[in-house]
Amino acid sequence: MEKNNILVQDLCKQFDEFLLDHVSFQVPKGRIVGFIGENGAGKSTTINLILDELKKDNGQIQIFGREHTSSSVKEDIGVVFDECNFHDVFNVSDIEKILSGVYKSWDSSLYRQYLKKFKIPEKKQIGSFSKGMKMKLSIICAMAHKPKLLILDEATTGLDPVVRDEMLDLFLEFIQDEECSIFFSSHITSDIQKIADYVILIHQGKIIFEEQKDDLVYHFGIVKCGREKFASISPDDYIIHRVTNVSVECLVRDKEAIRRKYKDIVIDNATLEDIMLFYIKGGAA
Ligand SMILES: Nc1ncnc2c1ncn2[C@@H]1O[C@H](COP(=O)(O)OP(=O)(O)OP(=O)(O)O)[C@@H](O)[C@H]1O
Repeated sequence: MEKNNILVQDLCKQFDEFLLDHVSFQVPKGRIVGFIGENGAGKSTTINLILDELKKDNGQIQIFGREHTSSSVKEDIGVVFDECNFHDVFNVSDIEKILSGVYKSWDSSLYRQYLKKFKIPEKKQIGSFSKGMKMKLSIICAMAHKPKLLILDEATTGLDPVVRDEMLDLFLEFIQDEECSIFFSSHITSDIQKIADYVILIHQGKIIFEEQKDDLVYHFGIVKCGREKFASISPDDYIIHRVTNVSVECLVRDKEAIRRKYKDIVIDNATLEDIMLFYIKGGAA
C-alpha cells in the first residue's frame, strides 16, 4: 500500500533568476510536514508545481501514488493560500453553493459545524470580514469536502495567536485517522514546531534538510563558548559555527553527546527558528 500522500523526486524549475534545484521529499500518510525557508527560497514555487499550477522542467510528483496531473487527485486535496480569493459580495451560503458544485464529497453539515465553531457570520458579505475571518473561511472551505491532503501556503499568517492555536488543533484532528496528511509552509516557525512531524528546510531552491521535528527540537542544541574553548571542540561535533564579538556559537546535532564529551560546556536548547537561522545565515554572525 502507498505510504505517502505526496512524493516529490528531483523536481526542477528554472525561472530567469531562480532555480528550484532537484528537490525531493515526501509527505507520509497521517503526518504533518512543515516547509520552511526564507522569502524567495522556493516554497510557493514547489507548492504550485505540486498543484500543477506551474509546469515543471524536470522530476516526478506523485499524489496518493498517482501522477499529480491526474484529475482524480484534485477532489481529495484541500488548498489554502495566504489570501482569501472569494468575491467580496458573497456570503457563506453563496460560497457553499459554488463549492458544493465543484466537489462531489462536499459535506454541508460539516461546513455549517465549522462556521459555527469558528464564529463565521452567516449573513454578512465577505467584503466586511476581517483578514482573520477570511483566512478561517478559506481553511474551513478547504476542509469541508473532506480531503485526504491539505496543502497550506502561509495559511495561518493573518491569524491572531488564539485563532492560530484553534486552527492548529483542527489540523491535528485532521490527521488523526492516519490516512490524511498536511503539507504546511509557514514563516511562523513556532506553528510548525507545535504541530509538524517532519520539517523540510529549503534555501535558495535547494533542500537543506528533511528531519523529524522531535529530533530537531529535542536533540539539536547551541553551544556557547569563548574562542579558547571553541578551539578544543572537534569540527566533527558541530554542524555550523558562527563567531560573534564576544563568543562562538555552534549548532550541534546531539546536545547530550556533546555534554558528555566536553565537560563544563554551556549548551542551550535550539528552537526551529534558531536552527533555520544557523543553516541560512551559515557562519555569518
Ligand atoms: N513566475 C515567475 N517568474 C519568474 N520568477 C519567479 C516566478 N515565480 C517565482 N519566481 C521567483 O522564484 C523565487 C522563489 O519564489 P517563491 O515564491 O517560490 O518563494 P517563497 O519561498 O514562497 O517565498 P515567500 O516566503 O516570500 O513567499 C523568487 O526569487 C521569485 O522571484
